[in-house]
Amino acid sequence: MKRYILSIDQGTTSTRAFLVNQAGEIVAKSQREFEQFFKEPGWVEHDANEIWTSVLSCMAEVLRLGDIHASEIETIGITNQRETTVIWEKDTGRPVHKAVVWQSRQTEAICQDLRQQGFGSMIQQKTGLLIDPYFSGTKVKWILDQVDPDRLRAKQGAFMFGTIDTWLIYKLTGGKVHKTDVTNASRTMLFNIHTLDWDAELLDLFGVPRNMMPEVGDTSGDFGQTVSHHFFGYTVPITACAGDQQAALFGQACFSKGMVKNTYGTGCFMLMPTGHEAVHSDSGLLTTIAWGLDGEVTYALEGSIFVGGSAVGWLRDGLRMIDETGDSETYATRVTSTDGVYVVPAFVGLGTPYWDSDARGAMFGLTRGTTKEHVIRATLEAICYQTKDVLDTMMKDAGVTLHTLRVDGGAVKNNFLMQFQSDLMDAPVERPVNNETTALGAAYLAGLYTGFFKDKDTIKARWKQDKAFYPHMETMERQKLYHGWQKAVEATRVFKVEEN
Ligand SMILES: Nc1ncnc2c1ncn2[C@@H]1O[C@H](COP(=O)(O)OP(=O)(O)O)[C@@H](O)[C@H]1O
Ligand SMILES: O=P(O)(O)OC[C@H](O)CO
Repeated sequence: MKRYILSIDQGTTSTRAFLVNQAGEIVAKSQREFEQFFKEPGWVEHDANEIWTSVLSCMAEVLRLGDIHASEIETIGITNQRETTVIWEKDTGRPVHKAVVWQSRQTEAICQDLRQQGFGSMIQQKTGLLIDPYFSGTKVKWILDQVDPDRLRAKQGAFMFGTIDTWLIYKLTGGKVHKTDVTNASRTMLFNIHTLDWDAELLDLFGVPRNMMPEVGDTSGDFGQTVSHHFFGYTVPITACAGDQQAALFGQACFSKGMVKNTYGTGCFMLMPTGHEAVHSDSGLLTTIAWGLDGEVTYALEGSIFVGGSAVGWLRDGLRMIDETGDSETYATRVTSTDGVYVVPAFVGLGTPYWDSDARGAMFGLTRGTTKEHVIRATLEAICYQTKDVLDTMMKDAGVTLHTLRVDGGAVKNNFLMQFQSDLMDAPVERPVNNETTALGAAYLAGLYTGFFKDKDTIKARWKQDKAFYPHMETMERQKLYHGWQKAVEATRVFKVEEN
């Protein structure tokens, strides 16, 4: 009997596989970390073959841990770190270069050139994205420039391009399927989010022949079948493929405007569906695709905060103020306020709504009475202030009021963080029982296609609250604190990184 969905979550630092049952519960989980390559300052690369083998071993281990036979798997859902770019040879299946990761900044010069030539508004209009090394387009150009500068081999059809989902689907199906979904395509800067096709003008601008590009389908759909030798003698269908932040939005059952999810991981990613209309933002939000279901696309607005939970890692590893990230809560609650201290953790610049890549971190309001408790509390509060910056922008651009903020990611265990977030936004914050919303989202999307899950209402009913945090702060206090943050950000941005 088919009792489980295998959900594969291929993330930036680790690969994870989960078995999900019909009640939407995770019954087994396996995880593998893999190597990060930092060849030059600011570069981040992965070995696509190592990612592939990490997926194979997680799949095998999760079946063993769950004591489950492969014949019990109904279908597979794949979710992945987005934008990370792989190019491989059509003939051999061998990657031609290391995968260039979404965080990698090696295409900054290409981006600057594009900005200077005035392509910003055309690119934003077509793709919903802002020119930044974050997205795949300049990464594809950069890899091709290294291995085939004249595009002689590329034009003859020697290469295939894919984000991580496409690479894994290609490998799992024994090279038979070269396909992605609309959520992943919408992060490439080569995909027109209105016509839902690769854009000829953009392909031309980035020097990418169309023959390299995968087919694009619905998020919940047919992505082929695994070849049996990868799956213990069984062929299993793959019926979902989704970028990880979109999968988390789905896993949180945020299906309508006003329902927002924020993931507090290394960085923070906030998404809200906006329905069948793409909402344009002039304030630094990205317009992206939330999912494609039954031939229809739902759009989303997205805000990105580059430094979220990793600021707490900095307190632990950089400042050595705490031994464990969880200690941040204990220290933060030993004081009743930061006593006017603000930390602006712009370690790699500022994302939404500022998009200021030259800004660097700063601390304000120090006195002789400042203690490490104040600094720790101010660092946690900074995650919430940045979230408020993004949320306010999103509500304004979408013309809605917040209905629900659902949270997930490693840092949501921190009750102080969640309470301050609620106080600052003057709105409830809902934390689910199951924090693995990305894996759940991919399982739900895969199961909707095969009928394992009936419809979106069934999925809504599966969402269970662990704890809700309600606002207690006085309006005057909230306004005063937030005004201080705005002044701190403004002052931070005056101090620019020196050009070498
Ligand atoms: N109790 C905590 N309080 C604050 N931050 C935390 C806590 N536990 C973990 N974190 C932060 O959460 C992040 C890990 O979350 P995770 O969702 O696993 O991240 P990612 O998926 O980006 O690797 C780390 O940056 C860590 O510093
Ligand atoms: O792998 P994560 O969870 O760090 O997510 C990465 C995002 O998809 C980047 O856009």
